[in-house]
Amino acid sequence: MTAREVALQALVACEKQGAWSDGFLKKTLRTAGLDSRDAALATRLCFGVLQNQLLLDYYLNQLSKVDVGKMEATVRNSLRIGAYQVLFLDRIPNHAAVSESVNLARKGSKNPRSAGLVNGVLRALVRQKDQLEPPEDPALRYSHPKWLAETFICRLGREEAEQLMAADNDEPPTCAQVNTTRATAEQVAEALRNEGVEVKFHPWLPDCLLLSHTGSLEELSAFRDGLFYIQDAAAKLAVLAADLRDGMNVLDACAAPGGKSFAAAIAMQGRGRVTSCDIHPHKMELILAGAKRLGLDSISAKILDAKSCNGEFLNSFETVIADVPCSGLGIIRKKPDIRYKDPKPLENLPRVQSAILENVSCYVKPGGVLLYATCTLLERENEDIVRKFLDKHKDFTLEGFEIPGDFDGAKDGMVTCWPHRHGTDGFFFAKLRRMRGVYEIRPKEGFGPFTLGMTEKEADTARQQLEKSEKAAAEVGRLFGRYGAPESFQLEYQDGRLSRIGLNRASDLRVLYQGMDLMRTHAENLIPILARKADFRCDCEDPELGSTYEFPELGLELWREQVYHPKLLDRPGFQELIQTLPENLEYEQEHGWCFEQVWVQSSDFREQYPLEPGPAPYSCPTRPVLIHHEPTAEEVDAISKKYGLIPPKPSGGGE
Ligand SMILES: C[S@@+](CC[C@H](N)C(=O)[O-])C[C@H]1O[C@@H](n2cnc3c(N)ncnc32)[C@H](O)[C@@H]1O
Repeated sequence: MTAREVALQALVACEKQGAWSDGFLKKTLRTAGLDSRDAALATRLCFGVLQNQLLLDYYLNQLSKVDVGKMEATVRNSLRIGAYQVLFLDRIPNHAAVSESVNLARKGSKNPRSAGLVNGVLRALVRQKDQLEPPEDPALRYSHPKWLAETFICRLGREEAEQLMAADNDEPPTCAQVNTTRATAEQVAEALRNEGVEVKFHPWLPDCLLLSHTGSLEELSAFRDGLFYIQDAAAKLAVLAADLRDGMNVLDACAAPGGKSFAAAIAMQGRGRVTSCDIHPHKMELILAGAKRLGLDSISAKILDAKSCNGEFLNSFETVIADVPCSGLGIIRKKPDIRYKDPKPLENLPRVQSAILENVSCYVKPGGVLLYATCTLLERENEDIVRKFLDKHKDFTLEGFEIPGDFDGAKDGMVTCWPHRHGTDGFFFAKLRRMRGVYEIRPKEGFGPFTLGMTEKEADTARQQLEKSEKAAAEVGRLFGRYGAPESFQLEYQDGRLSRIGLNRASDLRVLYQGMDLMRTHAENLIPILARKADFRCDCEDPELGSTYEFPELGLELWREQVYHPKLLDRPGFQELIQTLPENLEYEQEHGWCFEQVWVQSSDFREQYPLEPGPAPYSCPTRPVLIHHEPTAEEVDAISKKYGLIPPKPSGGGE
């Protein structure tokens, strides 16, 4: 078979059988016996046509009397292969491009007139190519179906969407992730260079090498020796966000072919356990063969449907990775034909993704991490799934993370990687922390297992019950690098009866009041909402800049160590503070934007120690500006969305 015949066969198979270009091409190349130059040409022709298919058809239709869409698949694709060479490949002479395509049509079509048609259209293309005007419509220009181009434009604006679609048609880098259980990045780079591979270190991702001139990867001894595996930088980042540590028990719920499992096992340097599950039995071998090649004995594989509950896994893993099946529209660079798939069946994916996330969330130990990931850029499969999940599951919250590279959203726990911005695949991941405790405050009564007025003995009994689960949580916390006993309730007594119940902020605790997270909602959003429920007093003349807030009718008190409010950015004193040391801003925000302690207390406490409003910080004239208006439904909704909360139910009357 010739290179062009291989390309034609792959293109026709993509159209007719819905085969994946990369998989089918690799398989055909293996049997076709082409040398490396011809194999590269076949690949370029197949990918080049798919990357530019709509644009090629647009030009061909201007020159052909027969609509390209109505031609026999072999003839259509012979024409596209020829047109691609004429328009995009400088090194192939036009006459060769034309005559080779005529041969393809002659051999492949039953219609004796096909060869003549291909000859006529391609010769016209050669004559007129310099006069052809590129289409205005970006969907045609970058060969993306209209619905997808519109989705990208809607999200990014036209200019940036065009950059994304252009990047989708670029060649992706070959990223090798170093198996650091076997060798360092430098050692692997040297081994590869000795085999004639061109190697660069990834500009921002450690232990990642960018390869070119590899030939067949499988034949490299560095590959056979398990020194690396192939994985895009974005997919590796997702695993890094989970912050895996030695000794963890990790579940990869949708694991095949195993990339995230390998990254997880390597991140733990083999000192942990990874259970890699997939629904398809035939894919087990991919995971096992990869793990064996890389020498990662900590990986075991299991056939399992991530949508249905496996009792043995309940509350069992410090980290669960849900790299769910998705539309794959972030990896168009690697699978150029994925964009042409029928969009209708894709609409069902969010249902499957939600079902998987819902089910595997039960496998996370309290205090552990649930990582949701996709290789798509559609919000309905990404942010929307996560938000819907968080609305329903008060025991999970987004958690920020640190990763290499410059990614918006990392601090808030959700990242989208973009081919045109980051040079990675299009990828999405969100890190969710399962809370060790979620406590809804009972106004004037208590929270958690404690009730105001309890005797010390009763409170002790309640605490002992709690300590059992705290012990297990401490173990999970230890694995995540949080040493010591988890923060627990602070109890204060008056006349032998419980009079104050307090809790400190912790990454795995949540205190709610009517669905609002009292220690994760920014104070400037939280206070106005609480103010519509009850009057408050605070320790500052400016009611937006208090450190302690008391809501006597609720028996509730909130405290923060520092005070941060966006309006402080205008104040000279605050400006001076952050200009002296820019890290100060982060510190003030960390310690002052949200409350750090919640107390439920009896009224006696503040009667004895009333709050005295002091001057506002940063030596500015005080101008109370807190508006005691009822937030509108839209305001409440916006805040709830921002923090992944269920909007508080409107309380019945009396307000
Ligand atoms: C995006 S891929 C996973 C890629 C893999 N994590 C990696 O990094 O190499 C999604 C995988 O989910 C599997 N899958 C689809 N539905 C599933 C289900 N209900 N339960 C478990 N696995 C499923 C598919 O077979 C596919 O291998």
